[in-house]
This record gives sequence, C-alpha cells and structure tokens, in this order.
Amino acid sequence: MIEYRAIRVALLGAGSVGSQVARLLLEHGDELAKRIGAPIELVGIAVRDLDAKRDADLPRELFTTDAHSLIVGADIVIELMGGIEPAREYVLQAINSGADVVTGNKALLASHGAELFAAAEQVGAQLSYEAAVAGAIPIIRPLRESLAGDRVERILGIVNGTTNFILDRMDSTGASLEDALATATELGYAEADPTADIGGYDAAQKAAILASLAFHTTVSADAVHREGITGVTAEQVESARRAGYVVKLLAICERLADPETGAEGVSARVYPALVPRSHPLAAVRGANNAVFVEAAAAGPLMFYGAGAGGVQTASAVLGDLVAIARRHVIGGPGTSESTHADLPLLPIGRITTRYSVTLEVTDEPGVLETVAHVFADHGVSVEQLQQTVEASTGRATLVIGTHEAAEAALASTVASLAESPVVASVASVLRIEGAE
Ligand SMILES: NC(=O)c1ccc[n+]([C@@H]2O[C@H](COP(=O)([O-])OP(=O)(O)OC[C@H]3O[C@@H](n4cnc5c(N)ncnc54)[C@H](O)[C@@H]3O)[C@@H](O)[C@H]2O)c1
Ligand SMILES: N[C@@H](CCO)C(=O)O
Ligand code: NA
Repeated sequence: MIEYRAIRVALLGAGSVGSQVARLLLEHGDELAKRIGAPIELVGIAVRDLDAKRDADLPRELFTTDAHSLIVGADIVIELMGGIEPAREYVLQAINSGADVVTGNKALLASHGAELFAAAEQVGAQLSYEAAVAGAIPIIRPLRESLAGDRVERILGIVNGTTNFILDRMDSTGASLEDALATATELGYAEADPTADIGGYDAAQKAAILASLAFHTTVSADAVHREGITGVTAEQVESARRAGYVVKLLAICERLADPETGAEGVSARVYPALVPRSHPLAAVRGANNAVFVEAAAAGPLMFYGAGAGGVQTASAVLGDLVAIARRHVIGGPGTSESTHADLPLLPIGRITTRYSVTLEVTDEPGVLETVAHVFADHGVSVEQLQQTVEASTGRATLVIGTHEAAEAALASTVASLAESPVVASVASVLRIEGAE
C-alpha cells in the first residue's frame, strides 16, 4: 500500500468556529486520516492575540501571529477569521502559493467571490465554502454536485438563525420585536450589534451565494433586494397567525423570465414574508435554518438543521477539508465554479408575488367598493377580503389578499390607497410566499 505524506493544514482564526475545527482535527485526526487515505497535520493556527481565551483547549505551540509565513508551505488553508481584509489577501496568497482553501466567510464570498473563484480556476485550486451558508446544513455541495444535473428553479431559505429566533418568539409568545431581540441577545443568538442579522444583510450575502451557485451565474450581495425585519410588528405576526400564516425572513432565489423582454433572468431577494403554516418552512423553529429547493426533475427538497454555532459549523468545514484532502490522494482536478450562464439580475419591480394588505378604513357604505376599485385600477386582482368592524370607533380593518401581482403594480396600488379619503391608514403590506 502506498504511504502518502501528511497533508499540511494551516488554520487562520481560532474564534467560535476555528477553535472547534482545530479541536476536532486534533482529536479525530487518526480517523480522518483513514477516511482520507493520508495523514492530516495541523501545522499552525494564525491568531491575533496569542494569549486570548479560546473555546477549546489547544496546544499553545500551534499559535502564531504570522499568517503569511504559515500559509507558505501549507497544502490546505482554512480561513475562519471573517471580514473582508486581510481574509481576502490571505485567501489569494494561499491560492497563488499552490494551496487549496476552505472558508466559511460569506461576507468575503458574497462581495469578492468572482475574483477568488477566477484566481482558484487559474491555478486549478479548490475553494470550498459549505460553512458560508446555513452553517452545518449541507446545501453548497448538494447544489454544486448532487443537483448539478438538474435545473434549480427556486430556492426559499431561512438562512439567518437570529431573525428566525426573533420571529418565532414573536409568533409563539406575542412578544414585540424589541422584547424578542432582547431575549435573543440574552441567550447569545444576537450579536451586540444585531444590524447584520435584523437588517437582512447576512441573509442577503447568503442569497447571493445560493443564487450564483443554483443558477450558474454571478450575483453579488449588494445587488440583492434586501428588507430586514425591523418593521415587523406584533400586530402583523398576530394577524398572520389568525389567518393561518407565519412571518419568516426569507432569502428567495428564483429563475424567471423578465416580464418586459421575455429573456431569462434571476431574482435574489430578502424580505419578511407570510408563509402558510402548512409549508415545511413554517415548521422551522428557534434559531434553526432551512433551505427549500425546487428543482425541475427532483421536485421540492428541504435541507434543515443548525445554521450556526461553533462546533456545528466546524462539521461543514471539516467535510470540505476531507473532500479536498481526498483529492490530494486521488489526484485530478476538483469541482470548479460554473458561472457560464451569466443571467441578468432582475430588479424587484419585475417580480410578481401575492400580497396581504391591511387597511384601516372608515366604516361607511361604499368603502369596500372604493377600495376594490383602487386595486382594479392598478391591475391587481383581489383574491380574498376580510373585514373586522370596530363599532366603538366607527373604523373597520380590511385584510386583502391578492392574486399574483407585479411589485410595481402593488406599489402604485398602495400609494393610491394611502391617498384615498376612505383609508385612514395602510397598516401593513406583506408578501405571501410558498402558497399553493
Ligand atoms: N459562528 C458561526 O456560527 C458561523 C456560522 C457560519 C459561518 N461562520 C463564518 O465563519 C467565520 C468565523 O466565524 P466565527 O464565529 O468563528 O468568528 P469569531 O469572531 O468567533 O472568530 C474569528 C477569529 O479570527 C480572529 N482574527 C480576525 N482577524 C485576524 C487576523 N488578521 N489574523 C489572525 N486572526 C484573526 C479573531 O481574533 C477571532 O478570534 C466567519 O467568516 C463567519 O461568518 C460562522
Ligand atoms: N448571525 C448568523 C450566524 C450564522 O451565519 C445567524 O444568525 O444565522
Ligand atoms: Na452549509
């Protein structure tokens, strides 16, 4: 039997995920070596502070503050520092010095993915990133490999655990957004500055990565239409619950025809939406993640589990590591990124979906007809209308569900409703996703 030399692994960053990756590598190195067919040697861990407290007990002699020197001579570099710079510089250095790279850095991939994939392609290096989307859940490899022979039509993802925790808590306890966020912070789900999560930025980065992969094109995070959950109220969540829906922050990636030109394009968007309680995504509770994929031949598929957490995410990183290391043993080129389709990203105005609009109106004869006319005038077809009268105030609440309508038509409908003398206020506008 051939004895292979040890595959040298350099780790950059020993925070929540990095420290668990190092621990698992050291604890299970022998078993991984058997699966790979060659020993794995963790040659060093680049850190900022040699004396910082770590989540795992790691040999101090592995630590170095000199990432550049560590990268030189490594076969595989695992980048788990996060942020754009110097992560980008280190990943490029690794690729250009002949190493393969594993990263969990969604921010880096969603902004500089094209540059990094091109650099890897040029020298035949592997760049793997299962941890970057939905943590431990296998979704990158299924899209990249298992579904490579199918045609992905649509992805609906709950890809941010913090916001799912908050919305789930609002749904199950009636809490306000503020109180649910406070609980998320107390329990350590939300960061001290939760903007990236509740503003939808984290989900938009993941949507960019998923859309690029699923549709063989390049989508960057800043091109993703993004609405966070900051405007979601306890009233909206309660009224959704009564109507048989749950509010979820969704990352939606869709292949569709541009309604104006008929040309094929893609949509990548993040917003809170009403999901029917019967949909598999409605059952995703707490800080869990799930990605619902619709493919032409496979039909609907659901990937579910822990979207974050140090040790859980380390599982995804080690999976990438083993896959790459096996190729070192077997030889031959690995999977490269396929971005041949070059599809245009359609602006949000070209999207069609269903809506739920809640209006406070005066309770007078003719109001319903006036409201119905506003929808009809903008070409938006009403599917359902529910009225609750508050006798003491002379006001009524109307909840109007629409058929599929264009975003632009809905936006002008809402603008006209806001100006209508019979409408006291437009209390809520939410999209409905995942309904039959
Ligand atoms: N934590 C999760 O649940 C999770 C899930 C999925 C993906 N990720 C991604 O994994 C990566 C790591 O996340 P984390 O939660 O472990 O972050 P973290 O902040 O806990 O750890 C990052 C570590 O890198 C170190 N670091 C930063 N810059 C450095 C530099 N220049 N040189 C050396 N060390 C440096 C930091 O000091 C810190 O210890 C990020 O890209 C993150 O988006 C994390
Ligand atoms: N902040 C992210 C961590 C995982 O990317 C979340 O809440 O899901
Ligand atoms: Na994953």
